[in-house]
Amino acid sequence: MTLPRFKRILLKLSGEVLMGDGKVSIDPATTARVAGEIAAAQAAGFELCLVVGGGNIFRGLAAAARGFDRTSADYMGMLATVMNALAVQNALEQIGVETRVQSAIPMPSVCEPYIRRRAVRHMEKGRIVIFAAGTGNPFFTTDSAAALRAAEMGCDALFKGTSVDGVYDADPKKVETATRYDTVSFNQVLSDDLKVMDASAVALCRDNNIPIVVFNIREQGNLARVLAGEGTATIVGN
Ligand SMILES: Nc1ncnc2c1ncn2[C@@H]1O[C@H](COP(=O)(O)OP(=O)(O)OP(=O)(O)O)[C@@H](O)[C@H]1O
Ligand SMILES: O=c1ccn([C@@H]2O[C@H](COP(=O)(O)O)[C@@H](O)[C@H]2O)c(=O)[nH]1
Repeated sequence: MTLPRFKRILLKLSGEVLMGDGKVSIDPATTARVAGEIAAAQAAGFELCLVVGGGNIFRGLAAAARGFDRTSADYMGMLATVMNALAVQNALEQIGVETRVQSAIPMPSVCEPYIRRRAVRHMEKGRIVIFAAGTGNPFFTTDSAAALRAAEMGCDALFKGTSVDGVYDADPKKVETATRYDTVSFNQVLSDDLKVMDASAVALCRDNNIPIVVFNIREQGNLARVLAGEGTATIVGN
């Protein structure tokens, strides 16, 4: 895999990955392991900001399918991402990395509200900013929040750390013969309806020329490998 040179990166962390082997919603050892990899990436010279998903705790769409009101369920999902953001913040600060959590839904007793210029300033001071509560709007996901914040923060790329090692021509968890792409265009992801990320996130990255790198963050050491252009991943670009 040949990666262009990236400096400022938005890392979207899957909520589900924080579960580790799945016995608890937030597994401290897994969260600490991921935090260690993020700290190492920062030490290697990358400027990082994070969006954390909420799939380990609550997904609005799934809850709506079980009878919940969709908008209430989505707000619950956004609150779940705040819990995950605090868990990742805690793990990073335990190893001496300065962080700030900014929430798209203001909750000043818990963390800062999202203020773009303030987030930029934090990054200039070497802090890792963790964006919580998604976009603050129902009917979206944290993939869209990641694309939005990546554009706002002037990131060179969006890295989606998830539980699959790239984009396939079909969902690899459902289709055994699915084939992984090394590179694929935004338009193909959209026209083939490849569901690794939601369409609004893909379109926003396409329109702002922000490449998406999809990789498996469950595998130890993979963030560093992928950042070095060595690991297995798919680059989605124009
Ligand atoms: N064409 C495809 N290629 C790769 N993965 C796909 C594809 N279609 C569907 N998927 C699924 O997309 C999932 C990753 O995205 P998903 O939105 O479910 O999770 P996430 O964003 O990583 O995290 P979370 O919602 O837990 O925070 C994978 O688990 C995979 O099964
Ligand atoms: O902008 C957003 C972001 C998220 N949500 C809700 O939160 C959950 C959890 O996020 P995931 O991206 O699925 O991990 C999501 O299912 C939505 O219900 C939202 O409404 N708006």
